[in-house]
Amino acid sequence: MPTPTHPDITHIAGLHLELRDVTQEVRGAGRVLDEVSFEVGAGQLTVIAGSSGAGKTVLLGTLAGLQSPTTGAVLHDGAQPGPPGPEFGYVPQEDVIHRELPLRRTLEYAGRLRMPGGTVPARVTEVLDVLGLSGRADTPVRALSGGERKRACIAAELLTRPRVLFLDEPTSGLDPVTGAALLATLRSLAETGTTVVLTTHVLADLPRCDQVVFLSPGGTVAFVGPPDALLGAFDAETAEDVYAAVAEGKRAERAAPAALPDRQPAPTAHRPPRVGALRQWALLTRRTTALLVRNRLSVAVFTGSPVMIVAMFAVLFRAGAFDAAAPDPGSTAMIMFWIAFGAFFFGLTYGLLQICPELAVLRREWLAGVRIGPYVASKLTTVLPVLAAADALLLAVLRALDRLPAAGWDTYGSLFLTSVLASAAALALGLLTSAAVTEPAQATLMLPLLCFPQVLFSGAFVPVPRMAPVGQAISWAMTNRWAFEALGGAIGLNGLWRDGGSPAGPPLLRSYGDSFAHPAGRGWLILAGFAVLFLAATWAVLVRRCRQGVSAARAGR
Ligand SMILES: Nc1ncnc2c1ncn2[C@@H]1O[C@H](COP(=O)(O)OP(=O)(O)OP(=O)(O)O)[C@@H](O)[C@H]1O
Repeated sequence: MPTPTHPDITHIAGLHLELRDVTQEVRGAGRVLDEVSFEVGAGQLTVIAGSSGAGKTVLLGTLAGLQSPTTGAVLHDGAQPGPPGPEFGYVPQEDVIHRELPLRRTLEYAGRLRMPGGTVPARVTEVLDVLGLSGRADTPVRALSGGERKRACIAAELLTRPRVLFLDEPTSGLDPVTGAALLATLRSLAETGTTVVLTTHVLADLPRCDQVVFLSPGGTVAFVGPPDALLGAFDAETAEDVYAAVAEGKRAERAAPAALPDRQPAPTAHRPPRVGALRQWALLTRRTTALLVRNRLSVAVFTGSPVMIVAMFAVLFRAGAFDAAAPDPGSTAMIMFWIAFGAFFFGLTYGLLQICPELAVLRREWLAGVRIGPYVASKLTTVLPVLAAADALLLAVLRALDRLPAAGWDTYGSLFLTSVLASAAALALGLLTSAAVTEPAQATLMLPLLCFPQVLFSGAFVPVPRMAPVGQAISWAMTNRWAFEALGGAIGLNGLWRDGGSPAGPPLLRSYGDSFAHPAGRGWLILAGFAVLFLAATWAVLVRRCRQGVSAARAGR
Protein backbone atom coordinates (compact mmCIF):
# COMPACT_ATOMS: atom_id res chain seq x y z
CA MET A 1 0.00 0.00 0.00
CA PRO A 2 1.55 3.33 -1.01
CA THR A 3 2.00 6.15 1.47
CA PRO A 4 -1.44 7.70 1.83
CA THR A 5 -2.15 11.03 0.33
CA HIS A 6 -5.13 13.09 1.28
CA PRO A 7 -6.31 15.19 -1.60
CA ASP A 8 -9.58 15.90 0.14
CA ILE A 9 -8.41 18.40 2.74
CA THR A 10 -11.71 20.12 3.44
CA HIS A 11 -12.15 20.03 7.18
CA ILE A 12 -15.35 18.68 8.56
CA ALA A 13 -16.77 18.83 12.04
CA GLY A 14 -16.10 15.54 13.79
CA LEU A 15 -18.48 14.10 16.32
CA HIS A 16 -17.72 14.35 20.04
CA LEU A 17 -18.44 11.04 21.80
CA GLU A 18 -19.02 10.37 25.47
CA LEU A 19 -19.85 7.32 27.58
CA ARG A 20 -21.13 7.94 31.10
CA ASP A 21 -21.14 5.03 33.57
CA VAL A 22 -22.18 2.60 30.86
CA THR A 23 -22.92 -1.01 31.70
CA GLN A 24 -23.90 -3.36 28.95
CA GLU A 25 -25.53 -6.73 29.51
CA VAL A 26 -25.63 -9.21 26.65
CA ARG A 27 -28.07 -12.10 26.72
CA GLY A 28 -26.09 -15.29 27.24
CA ALA A 29 -22.93 -13.47 28.28
CA GLY A 30 -24.10 -11.41 31.28
CA ARG A 31 -22.42 -8.09 32.06
CA VAL A 32 -19.93 -7.37 29.30
CA LEU A 33 -19.21 -3.69 30.04
CA ASP A 34 -19.02 -2.43 33.61
CA GLU A 35 -19.27 1.26 34.54
CA VAL A 36 -17.39 2.48 31.48
CA SER A 37 -16.82 6.22 31.20
CA PHE A 38 -14.63 8.14 28.79
CA GLU A 39 -14.78 10.78 26.10
CA VAL A 40 -13.51 10.94 22.55
CA GLY A 41 -12.78 14.40 21.23
CA ALA A 42 -13.92 15.35 17.76
CA GLY A 43 -11.25 14.61 15.18
CA GLN A 44 -9.27 12.35 17.52
CA LEU A 45 -8.05 8.84 16.75
CA THR A 46 -8.93 6.43 19.57
CA VAL A 47 -7.92 2.80 19.84
CA ILE A 48 -9.80 0.32 22.01
CA ALA A 49 -7.47 -2.48 23.14
CA GLY A 50 -7.82 -5.43 25.47
CA SER A 51 -7.64 -9.18 25.51
CA SER A 52 -9.90 -11.36 23.38
CA GLY A 53 -13.45 -11.39 24.71
CA ALA A 54 -12.87 -8.31 26.87
CA GLY A 55 -15.79 -6.56 25.21
CA LYS A 56 -14.12 -4.35 22.60
CA THR A 57 -16.69 -5.02 19.86
CA VAL A 58 -19.57 -4.52 22.28
CA LEU A 59 -17.96 -1.27 23.46
CA LEU A 60 -17.51 -0.09 19.86
CA GLY A 61 -21.15 -0.85 19.03
CA THR A 62 -22.33 0.87 22.21
CA LEU A 63 -20.19 3.93 21.56
CA ALA A 64 -21.54 4.03 18.00
CA GLY A 65 -25.07 4.05 19.40
CA LEU A 66 -25.88 0.74 17.72
CA GLN A 67 -26.66 -0.97 21.03
CA SER A 68 -28.46 0.89 23.81
CA PRO A 69 -26.56 0.63 27.09
CA THR A 70 -28.27 -1.31 29.87
CA THR A 71 -27.52 1.58 32.22
CA GLY A 72 -25.64 4.84 31.75
CA ALA A 73 -25.60 7.17 28.80
CA VAL A 74 -24.04 7.40 25.36
CA LEU A 75 -23.81 10.93 24.01
CA HIS A 76 -22.94 12.15 20.53
CA ASP A 77 -22.23 15.88 20.59
CA GLY A 78 -23.89 15.88 24.01
CA ALA A 79 -27.16 14.31 22.85
CA GLN A 80 -28.61 10.84 22.29
CA PRO A 81 -27.28 9.25 19.08
CA GLY A 82 -29.53 10.28 16.21
CA PRO A 83 -31.13 8.16 13.51
CA PRO A 84 -28.89 6.50 10.91
CA GLY A 85 -27.41 8.58 8.14
CA PRO A 86 -24.46 9.06 5.83
CA GLU A 87 -22.45 11.12 8.35
CA PHE A 88 -21.88 7.94 10.36
CA GLY A 89 -19.40 5.28 9.24
CA TYR A 90 -19.13 1.78 10.69
CA VAL A 91 -16.88 -0.99 9.42
CA PRO A 92 -17.63 -4.33 11.13
CA GLN A 93 -15.27 -7.29 11.08
CA GLU A 94 -17.08 -8.98 8.19
CA ASP A 95 -17.11 -7.55 4.67
CA VAL A 96 -20.05 -5.28 3.97
CA ILE A 97 -19.72 -4.77 0.23
CA HIS A 98 -20.79 -6.99 -2.63
CA ARG A 99 -18.09 -9.12 -4.22
CA GLU A 100 -19.25 -9.57 -7.80
CA LEU A 101 -18.68 -6.15 -9.37
CA PRO A 102 -15.44 -4.28 -10.02
CA LEU A 103 -14.36 -2.15 -7.06
CA ARG A 104 -15.06 1.21 -8.69
CA ARG A 105 -18.61 0.22 -9.68
CA THR A 106 -19.26 -1.23 -6.26
CA LEU A 107 -18.22 2.02 -4.64
CA GLU A 108 -20.19 4.11 -7.11
CA TYR A 109 -23.38 2.25 -6.21
CA ALA A 110 -22.56 2.58 -2.50
CA GLY A 111 -22.02 6.32 -2.95
CA ARG A 112 -25.12 6.95 -5.07
CA LEU A 113 -27.30 5.14 -2.53
CA ARG A 114 -25.96 7.32 0.27
CA MET A 115 -25.65 10.77 -1.24
CA PRO A 116 -27.56 12.67 -3.89
CA GLY A 117 -25.81 14.65 -6.59
CA GLY A 118 -23.43 13.92 -9.41
CA THR A 119 -20.15 14.14 -7.50
CA VAL A 120 -19.96 10.41 -6.77
CA PRO A 121 -17.49 9.31 -9.51
CA ALA A 122 -15.02 12.05 -8.51
CA ARG A 123 -15.43 11.18 -4.86
CA VAL A 124 -14.83 7.49 -5.59
CA THR A 125 -11.60 8.38 -7.41
CA GLU A 126 -10.48 10.46 -4.42
CA VAL A 127 -11.27 7.77 -1.89
CA LEU A 128 -9.58 5.04 -3.96
CA ASP A 129 -6.51 7.27 -4.03
CA VAL A 130 -6.62 7.93 -0.28
CA LEU A 131 -6.77 4.21 0.45
CA GLY A 132 -4.14 3.22 -2.08
CA LEU A 133 -6.63 1.28 -4.18
CA SER A 134 -6.49 3.25 -7.44
CA GLY A 135 -4.64 0.43 -9.17
CA ARG A 136 -7.37 -2.05 -8.19
CA ALA A 137 -10.36 0.04 -9.31
CA ASP A 138 -11.33 -2.32 -12.12
CA THR A 139 -10.72 -5.55 -10.18
CA PRO A 140 -13.79 -7.47 -8.99
CA VAL A 141 -14.04 -7.18 -5.22
CA ARG A 142 -13.87 -10.96 -4.82
CA ALA A 143 -10.41 -10.94 -6.45
CA LEU A 144 -8.97 -8.43 -3.95
CA SER A 145 -6.74 -9.62 -1.12
CA GLY A 146 -8.15 -9.67 2.44
CA GLY A 147 -6.38 -6.43 3.29
CA GLU A 148 -7.54 -4.75 0.09
CA ARG A 149 -11.12 -5.85 0.75
CA LYS A 150 -10.93 -4.38 4.24
CA ARG A 151 -9.76 -1.09 2.73
CA ALA A 152 -12.54 -1.34 0.15
CA CYS A 153 -15.09 -1.57 2.99
CA ILE A 154 -13.50 1.49 4.59
CA ALA A 155 -13.59 3.26 1.21
CA ALA A 156 -17.36 2.76 1.03
CA GLU A 157 -17.69 4.47 4.40
CA LEU A 158 -15.45 7.39 3.47
CA LEU A 159 -17.47 8.33 0.38
CA THR A 160 -19.84 10.51 2.38
CA ARG A 161 -17.10 12.17 4.46
CA PRO A 162 -18.55 10.83 7.72
CA ARG A 163 -18.23 12.87 10.90
CA VAL A 164 -17.35 9.71 12.77
CA LEU A 165 -15.89 6.38 11.69
CA PHE A 166 -15.96 3.22 13.82
CA LEU A 167 -13.86 0.24 12.75
CA ASP A 168 -13.79 -3.23 14.30
CA GLU A 169 -10.27 -4.65 14.04
CA PRO A 170 -9.39 -3.05 10.69
CA THR A 171 -5.72 -4.03 10.97
CA SER A 172 -6.25 -7.70 11.88
CA GLY A 173 -4.71 -9.98 9.28
CA LEU A 174 -2.75 -7.19 7.58
CA ASP A 175 1.00 -7.33 7.19
CA PRO A 176 2.83 -4.74 9.37
CA VAL A 177 3.52 -2.34 6.49
CA THR A 178 -0.08 -2.40 5.21
CA GLY A 179 -1.41 -2.08 8.77
CA ALA A 180 0.83 0.92 9.43
CA ALA A 181 -0.25 2.55 6.18
CA LEU A 182 -3.92 2.01 7.05
CA LEU A 183 -3.38 3.57 10.46
CA ALA A 184 -1.64 6.51 8.77
CA THR A 185 -4.67 6.91 6.50
CA LEU A 186 -7.01 6.90 9.48
CA ARG A 187 -4.78 9.43 11.23
CA SER A 188 -4.86 11.79 8.27
CA LEU A 189 -8.63 11.34 8.18
CA ALA A 190 -8.81 12.34 11.85
CA GLU A 191 -6.62 15.34 11.12
CA THR A 192 -9.20 16.59 8.65
CA GLY A 193 -11.89 16.39 11.32
CA THR A 194 -13.42 12.89 11.35
CA THR A 195 -13.54 11.24 14.76
CA VAL A 196 -12.06 7.75 14.38
CA VAL A 197 -12.49 4.87 16.85
CA LEU A 198 -11.12 1.40 16.21
CA THR A 199 -10.62 -1.83 18.11
CA THR A 200 -7.37 -3.69 17.74
CA HIS A 201 -5.21 -6.61 18.78
CA VAL A 202 -2.19 -5.17 17.01
CA LEU A 203 0.31 -3.69 19.45
CA ALA A 204 1.84 -1.46 16.80
CA ASP A 205 -1.48 0.38 16.47
CA LEU A 206 -1.31 1.71 20.04
CA PRO A 207 1.44 4.34 19.71
CA ARG A 208 -0.10 5.63 16.45
CA CYS A 209 -3.29 6.93 18.03
CA ASP A 210 -4.25 9.96 20.12
CA GLN A 211 -5.96 8.00 22.86
CA VAL A 212 -5.94 4.39 24.11
CA VAL A 213 -8.89 2.82 25.92
CA PHE A 214 -7.68 -0.43 27.51
CA LEU A 215 -10.40 -2.85 28.58
CA SER A 216 -9.80 -5.46 31.25
CA PRO A 217 -11.40 -8.92 30.91
CA GLY A 218 -14.41 -8.01 33.08
CA GLY A 219 -15.33 -5.14 30.77
CA THR A 220 -14.02 -2.39 33.06
CA VAL A 221 -11.70 0.29 31.80
CA ALA A 222 -8.13 -0.39 32.92
CA PHE A 223 -6.68 2.68 31.24
CA VAL A 224 -7.75 5.72 29.27
CA GLY A 225 -5.17 8.16 28.06
CA PRO A 226 -2.55 9.03 25.49
CA PRO A 227 -0.45 6.11 24.28
CA ASP A 228 2.79 7.52 25.66
CA ALA A 229 1.34 7.31 29.19
CA LEU A 230 0.30 3.65 28.83
CA LEU A 231 3.54 1.92 29.87
CA GLY A 232 4.16 4.27 32.76
CA ALA A 233 0.66 3.78 34.12
CA PHE A 234 1.38 0.07 34.59
CA ASP A 235 5.11 0.31 35.36
CA ALA A 236 5.54 -1.79 32.25
CA GLU A 237 8.36 -1.93 29.74
CA THR A 238 6.38 -3.23 26.80
CA ALA A 239 2.77 -3.31 25.64
CA GLU A 240 2.81 -7.09 26.22
CA ASP A 241 3.53 -6.38 29.90
CA VAL A 242 0.46 -4.15 29.96
CA TYR A 243 -1.72 -7.00 28.63
CA ALA A 244 -0.30 -9.28 31.35
CA ALA A 245 -0.85 -6.69 34.09
CA VAL A 246 -4.42 -6.04 32.95
CA ALA A 247 -5.11 -9.80 32.82
CA GLU A 248 -4.03 -9.94 36.48
CA GLY A 249 -6.64 -7.32 37.29
CA LYS A 250 -4.38 -4.27 37.49
CA ARG A 251 -5.88 -0.90 36.60
CA ALA A 252 -4.24 2.43 36.07
CA GLU A 253 -5.17 5.19 38.46
CA ARG A 254 -8.42 6.67 37.26
CA ALA A 255 -7.53 10.16 38.29
CA ALA A 256 -7.57 9.81 34.57
CA PRO A 257 -6.17 12.29 32.13
CA ALA A 258 -8.54 14.92 30.90
CA ALA A 259 -10.32 13.97 27.71
CA LEU A 260 -8.55 15.12 24.61
CA PRO A 261 -10.12 18.29 23.34
CA ASP A 262 -12.03 18.44 20.11
CA ARG A 263 -9.62 19.03 17.26
CA GLN A 264 -11.69 21.99 16.24
CA PRO A 265 -14.87 23.50 17.63
CA ALA A 266 -17.78 21.60 16.14
CA PRO A 267 -20.19 23.90 14.37
CA THR A 268 -23.83 22.95 14.35
CA ALA A 269 -24.06 19.49 12.91
CA HIS A 270 -25.68 19.47 9.52
CA ARG A 271 -27.33 16.31 8.25
CA PRO A 272 -26.68 15.78 4.57
CA PRO A 273 -29.85 15.15 2.54
CA ARG A 274 -30.90 11.54 2.02
CA VAL A 275 -31.37 9.96 -1.39
CA GLY A 276 -35.09 9.73 -2.21
CA ALA A 277 -36.93 6.41 -2.08
CA LEU A 278 -37.62 6.36 -5.83
CA ARG A 279 -33.97 6.96 -6.69
CA GLN A 280 -32.89 4.29 -4.21
CA TRP A 281 -35.28 1.84 -5.85
CA ALA A 282 -33.90 2.63 -9.34
CA LEU A 283 -30.29 2.30 -8.15
CA LEU A 284 -30.96 -0.91 -6.25
CA THR A 285 -32.75 -2.40 -9.26
CA ARG A 286 -29.77 -1.61 -11.46
CA ARG A 287 -27.31 -2.96 -8.92
CA THR A 288 -29.27 -6.19 -8.31
CA THR A 289 -29.45 -6.75 -12.07
CA ALA A 290 -25.70 -6.18 -12.45
CA LEU A 291 -24.98 -8.50 -9.52
CA LEU A 292 -27.24 -11.24 -10.90
CA VAL A 293 -25.65 -11.12 -14.32
CA ARG A 294 -22.19 -11.39 -12.76
CA ASN A 295 -23.05 -14.23 -10.38
CA ARG A 296 -22.52 -17.60 -12.05
CA LEU A 297 -24.78 -19.46 -9.63
CA SER A 298 -27.70 -17.10 -10.21
CA VAL A 299 -27.22 -17.19 -13.98
CA ALA A 300 -27.20 -21.02 -13.80
CA VAL A 301 -30.39 -21.09 -11.70
CA PHE A 302 -32.14 -18.42 -13.76
CA THR A 303 -31.52 -20.08 -17.09
CA GLY A 304 -31.12 -23.70 -16.03
CA SER A 305 -34.34 -24.25 -14.11
CA PRO A 306 -36.78 -23.13 -16.86
CA VAL A 307 -34.89 -25.05 -19.52
CA MET A 308 -34.83 -28.17 -17.36
CA ILE A 309 -38.50 -27.98 -16.45
CA VAL A 310 -39.65 -27.24 -20.01
CA ALA A 311 -37.61 -30.21 -21.26
CA MET A 312 -39.12 -32.53 -18.63
CA PHE A 313 -42.67 -31.43 -19.47
CA ALA A 314 -42.01 -32.02 -23.15
CA VAL A 315 -41.01 -35.63 -22.61
CA LEU A 316 -43.56 -36.37 -19.87
CA PHE A 317 -46.86 -35.57 -21.58
CA ARG A 318 -48.25 -36.94 -24.85
CA ALA A 319 -49.45 -34.58 -27.57
CA GLY A 320 -53.18 -34.02 -28.14
CA ALA A 321 -54.49 -34.43 -24.58
CA PHE A 322 -56.84 -31.49 -25.20
CA ASP A 323 -58.26 -32.88 -28.47
CA ALA A 324 -62.01 -32.29 -27.95
CA ALA A 325 -62.97 -35.41 -29.93
CA ALA A 326 -60.80 -37.75 -27.84
CA PRO A 327 -59.36 -35.88 -24.86
CA ASP A 328 -57.25 -37.39 -22.10
CA PRO A 329 -58.90 -35.71 -19.05
CA GLY A 330 -56.39 -37.01 -16.48
CA SER A 331 -53.45 -35.59 -18.48
CA THR A 332 -55.19 -32.25 -19.02
CA ALA A 333 -55.51 -31.78 -15.25
CA MET A 334 -51.87 -32.79 -14.73
CA ILE A 335 -50.62 -30.43 -17.45
CA MET A 336 -52.45 -27.56 -15.77
CA PHE A 337 -51.08 -28.53 -12.37
CA TRP A 338 -47.47 -28.77 -13.54
CA ILE A 339 -47.69 -25.42 -15.31
CA ALA A 340 -48.89 -23.93 -12.01
CA PHE A 341 -46.16 -25.71 -10.11
CA GLY A 342 -43.50 -24.73 -12.66
CA ALA A 343 -44.45 -21.08 -12.22
CA PHE A 344 -44.32 -21.54 -8.44
CA PHE A 345 -40.97 -23.32 -8.57
CA PHE A 346 -39.36 -20.66 -10.78
CA GLY A 347 -40.52 -17.92 -8.43
CA LEU A 348 -39.46 -19.69 -5.26
CA THR A 349 -35.99 -20.71 -6.45
CA TYR A 350 -35.33 -17.25 -7.86
CA GLY A 351 -36.35 -15.64 -4.57
CA LEU A 352 -34.68 -17.92 -2.03
CA LEU A 353 -31.11 -16.72 -2.55
CA GLN A 354 -31.88 -13.07 -3.13
CA ILE A 355 -31.54 -11.61 0.37
CA CYS A 356 -29.73 -13.91 2.82
CA PRO A 357 -26.28 -13.71 1.18
CA GLU A 358 -26.31 -9.91 1.35
CA LEU A 359 -28.02 -9.29 4.68
CA ALA A 360 -24.83 -7.86 6.27
CA VAL A 361 -24.54 -5.40 3.38
CA LEU A 362 -28.20 -4.43 3.69
CA ARG A 363 -27.92 -3.87 7.44
CA ARG A 364 -24.94 -1.58 6.93
CA GLU A 365 -26.61 0.31 4.08
CA TRP A 366 -29.81 0.64 6.09
CA LEU A 367 -27.79 2.41 8.78
CA ALA A 368 -26.47 4.72 6.07
CA GLY A 369 -30.00 5.61 5.01
CA VAL A 370 -31.08 2.94 2.49
CA ARG A 371 -34.78 2.14 3.00
CA ILE A 372 -36.18 -1.37 3.13
CA GLY A 373 -39.25 -0.62 0.95
CA PRO A 374 -37.22 0.33 -2.15
CA TYR A 375 -34.89 -2.59 -1.46
CA VAL A 376 -37.72 -5.16 -1.48
CA ALA A 377 -39.34 -3.47 -4.49
CA SER A 378 -36.02 -3.62 -6.37
CA LYS A 379 -35.93 -7.40 -5.97
CA LEU A 380 -39.39 -7.65 -7.48
CA THR A 381 -38.60 -5.38 -10.40
CA THR A 382 -35.36 -7.18 -11.16
CA VAL A 383 -36.60 -10.74 -10.95
CA LEU A 384 -40.22 -10.56 -12.10
CA PRO A 385 -39.40 -9.84 -15.79
CA VAL A 386 -37.13 -12.90 -15.85
CA LEU A 387 -39.91 -14.97 -14.31
CA ALA A 388 -42.40 -13.68 -16.85
CA ALA A 389 -40.01 -14.72 -19.63
CA ALA A 390 -39.65 -18.21 -18.12
CA ASP A 391 -43.44 -18.56 -17.80
CA ALA A 392 -43.94 -17.40 -21.40
CA LEU A 393 -41.29 -19.88 -22.57
CA LEU A 394 -43.05 -22.71 -20.75
CA LEU A 395 -46.43 -21.92 -22.33
CA ALA A 396 -44.94 -21.34 -25.79
CA VAL A 397 -43.02 -24.63 -25.82
CA LEU A 398 -46.01 -26.63 -24.55
CA ARG A 399 -48.21 -25.06 -27.23
CA ALA A 400 -45.61 -25.63 -29.96
CA LEU A 401 -45.40 -29.32 -28.99
CA ASP A 402 -49.23 -29.64 -28.94
CA ARG A 403 -49.27 -30.30 -25.18
CA LEU A 404 -51.61 -27.30 -24.98
CA PRO A 405 -54.56 -26.75 -27.35
CA ALA A 406 -54.97 -24.17 -30.09
CA ALA A 407 -56.81 -21.27 -28.48
CA GLY A 408 -57.17 -17.51 -28.81
CA TRP A 409 -54.95 -14.79 -27.38
CA ASP A 410 -57.50 -14.19 -24.62
CA THR A 411 -57.04 -17.78 -23.37
CA TYR A 412 -53.26 -17.59 -23.58
CA GLY A 413 -53.27 -14.10 -22.08
CA SER A 414 -55.22 -15.51 -19.14
CA LEU A 415 -52.85 -18.50 -18.78
CA PHE A 416 -49.84 -16.17 -18.92
CA LEU A 417 -51.19 -13.69 -16.38
CA THR A 418 -52.08 -16.52 -13.99
CA SER A 419 -48.58 -17.99 -14.34
CA VAL A 420 -46.89 -14.63 -13.76
CA LEU A 421 -49.02 -13.94 -10.67
CA ALA A 422 -48.27 -17.45 -9.37
CA SER A 423 -44.56 -16.80 -9.93
CA ALA A 424 -44.82 -13.39 -8.26
CA ALA A 425 -46.49 -14.88 -5.16
CA ALA A 426 -43.83 -17.64 -5.04
CA LEU A 427 -41.06 -15.08 -5.53
CA ALA A 428 -42.45 -13.08 -2.62
CA LEU A 429 -42.56 -16.27 -0.52
CA GLY A 430 -38.93 -16.96 -1.51
CA LEU A 431 -37.92 -13.41 -0.55
CA LEU A 432 -39.69 -13.76 2.79
CA THR A 433 -37.85 -17.02 3.49
CA SER A 434 -34.57 -15.52 2.33
CA ALA A 435 -35.08 -12.58 4.69
CA ALA A 436 -35.89 -14.84 7.63
CA VAL A 437 -33.03 -17.38 7.44
CA THR A 438 -29.48 -16.68 8.51
CA GLU A 439 -27.49 -18.29 5.71
CA PRO A 440 -27.91 -19.59 2.14
CA ALA A 441 -27.68 -23.25 3.26
CA GLN A 442 -30.83 -22.77 5.36
CA ALA A 443 -32.61 -21.15 2.41
CA THR A 444 -31.75 -24.13 0.23
CA LEU A 445 -33.09 -26.52 2.87
CA MET A 446 -36.38 -24.63 2.85
CA LEU A 447 -36.96 -25.39 -0.84
CA PRO A 448 -38.42 -28.92 -0.40
CA LEU A 449 -40.25 -27.88 2.78
CA LEU A 450 -42.05 -25.13 0.90
CA CYS A 451 -42.69 -27.16 -2.25
CA PHE A 452 -44.11 -30.27 -0.64
CA PRO A 453 -47.36 -28.81 0.77
CA GLN A 454 -47.85 -26.83 -2.44
CA VAL A 455 -48.00 -30.15 -4.29
CA LEU A 456 -50.04 -32.08 -1.73
CA PHE A 457 -52.66 -29.45 -0.99
CA SER A 458 -53.01 -27.92 -4.44
CA GLY A 459 -56.14 -29.95 -5.13
CA ALA A 460 -54.64 -31.58 -8.21
CA PHE A 461 -53.88 -35.04 -6.84
CA VAL A 462 -56.58 -35.08 -4.20
CA PRO A 463 -59.35 -32.73 -5.43
CA VAL A 464 -60.29 -30.14 -2.81
CA PRO A 465 -63.88 -31.51 -2.40
CA ARG A 466 -62.34 -34.91 -1.55
CA MET A 467 -59.89 -33.60 1.06
CA ALA A 468 -60.34 -34.02 4.79
CA PRO A 469 -61.59 -30.78 6.40
CA VAL A 470 -58.13 -29.88 7.76
CA GLY A 471 -56.61 -30.49 4.33
CA GLN A 472 -59.25 -28.25 2.76
CA ALA A 473 -58.40 -25.52 5.25
CA ILE A 474 -54.67 -25.85 4.50
CA SER A 475 -55.34 -25.75 0.76
CA TRP A 476 -56.64 -22.18 1.18
CA ALA A 477 -53.11 -21.07 2.09
CA MET A 478 -51.52 -22.71 -0.97
CA THR A 479 -50.89 -20.33 -3.86
CA ASN A 480 -50.57 -23.37 -6.09
CA ARG A 481 -54.23 -24.28 -5.51
CA TRP A 482 -55.40 -20.90 -6.78
CA ALA A 483 -53.05 -20.97 -9.74
CA PHE A 484 -54.14 -24.50 -10.67
CA GLU A 485 -57.83 -23.62 -10.45
CA ALA A 486 -57.39 -20.38 -12.44
CA LEU A 487 -55.39 -22.17 -15.16
CA GLY A 488 -57.94 -25.00 -15.36
CA GLY A 489 -60.75 -22.46 -15.62
CA ALA A 490 -58.95 -20.44 -18.32
CA ILE A 491 -58.28 -23.46 -20.53
CA GLY A 492 -61.89 -24.67 -20.08
CA LEU A 493 -61.38 -28.03 -18.33
CA ASN A 494 -65.01 -28.19 -17.20
CA GLY A 495 -66.38 -27.92 -20.76
CA LEU A 496 -63.81 -30.35 -22.16
CA TRP A 497 -64.57 -32.97 -19.52
CA ARG A 498 -68.33 -32.52 -19.74
CA ASP A 499 -68.71 -32.29 -23.53
CA GLY A 500 -65.53 -33.93 -24.85
CA GLY A 501 -65.49 -37.42 -26.26
CA SER A 502 -64.00 -39.18 -23.25
CA PRO A 503 -66.02 -41.23 -20.76
CA ALA A 504 -63.40 -40.38 -18.11
CA GLY A 505 -64.44 -36.71 -18.28
CA PRO A 506 -67.77 -36.60 -16.38
CA PRO A 507 -66.55 -38.62 -13.32
CA LEU A 508 -63.47 -36.38 -13.11
CA LEU A 509 -65.75 -33.36 -13.27
CA ARG A 510 -67.73 -34.69 -10.32
CA SER A 511 -64.52 -35.25 -8.32
CA TYR A 512 -63.18 -31.75 -8.86
CA GLY A 513 -66.59 -30.17 -8.22
CA ASP A 514 -66.55 -26.42 -8.88
CA SER A 515 -62.73 -26.11 -8.76
CA PHE A 516 -62.57 -24.67 -12.31
CA ALA A 517 -65.92 -22.90 -12.35
CA HIS A 518 -64.78 -19.54 -10.96
CA PRO A 519 -63.91 -16.47 -13.00
CA ALA A 520 -60.16 -16.11 -13.60
CA GLY A 521 -60.25 -12.71 -11.87
CA ARG A 522 -60.86 -14.44 -8.53
CA GLY A 523 -57.63 -16.46 -8.83
CA TRP A 524 -55.68 -13.39 -9.96
CA LEU A 525 -56.91 -11.39 -7.01
CA ILE A 526 -56.00 -14.12 -4.54
CA LEU A 527 -52.54 -14.65 -6.05
CA ALA A 528 -51.85 -10.92 -6.11
CA GLY A 529 -53.06 -10.75 -2.49
CA PHE A 530 -50.60 -13.47 -1.47
CA ALA A 531 -47.78 -11.63 -3.27
CA VAL A 532 -48.58 -8.38 -1.46
CA LEU A 533 -48.89 -10.20 1.87
CA PHE A 534 -45.54 -11.99 1.50
CA LEU A 535 -43.80 -8.81 0.33
CA ALA A 536 -45.19 -6.88 3.30
CA ALA A 537 -44.01 -9.68 5.61
CA THR A 538 -40.56 -9.57 3.94
CA TRP A 539 -40.41 -5.84 4.59
CA ALA A 540 -41.42 -6.33 8.25
CA VAL A 541 -38.87 -9.12 8.81
CA LEU A 542 -36.08 -7.05 7.25
CA VAL A 543 -36.96 -3.96 9.27
CA ARG A 544 -36.89 -6.08 12.42
CA ARG A 545 -33.59 -7.72 11.50
CA CYS A 546 -31.97 -4.39 10.66
CA ARG A 547 -33.20 -2.87 13.90
CA GLN A 548 -32.19 -5.91 15.96
CA GLY A 549 -29.59 -4.89 18.48
CA VAL A 550 -29.70 -1.31 17.28
CA SER A 551 -30.67 1.24 19.87
CA ALA A 552 -34.11 2.78 19.52
CA ALA A 553 -32.77 6.24 18.69
CA ARG A 554 -30.40 4.94 16.02
CA ALA A 555 -33.16 2.82 14.54
CA GLY A 556 -35.26 5.94 14.09
CA ARG A 557 -37.98 4.80 16.46
N1 LIG B 1 -24.60 -11.51 20.49
C1 LIG B 1 -23.96 -12.06 21.52
N2 LIG B 1 -24.50 -13.12 22.16
C2 LIG B 1 -23.88 -13.69 23.22
N3 LIG B 1 -22.70 -13.25 23.70
C3 LIG B 1 -22.11 -12.22 23.11
C4 LIG B 1 -22.71 -11.56 21.99
N4 LIG B 1 -21.90 -10.54 21.61
C5 LIG B 1 -20.85 -10.57 22.46
N5 LIG B 1 -20.98 -11.56 23.35
C6 LIG B 1 -20.04 -11.91 24.43
O1 LIG B 1 -19.59 -10.69 25.00
C7 LIG B 1 -18.21 -10.79 25.31
C8 LIG B 1 -17.44 -9.67 24.64
O2 LIG B 1 -17.51 -9.89 23.23
P1 LIG B 1 -16.75 -8.95 22.21
O3 LIG B 1 -17.00 -9.48 20.85
O4 LIG B 1 -17.09 -7.54 22.46
O5 LIG B 1 -15.23 -9.20 22.62
P2 LIG B 1 -13.93 -8.66 21.91
O6 LIG B 1 -13.10 -8.02 22.96
O7 LIG B 1 -14.27 -7.80 20.75
O8 LIG B 1 -13.28 -10.02 21.44
P3 LIG B 1 -12.35 -10.31 20.17
O9 LIG B 1 -11.12 -9.49 20.36
O10 LIG B 1 -12.07 -11.76 20.28
O11 LIG B 1 -13.12 -9.93 18.94
C9 LIG B 1 -17.75 -12.16 24.90
O12 LIG B 1 -17.76 -12.99 26.03
C10 LIG B 1 -18.81 -12.60 23.91
O13 LIG B 1 -18.94 -13.99 23.95
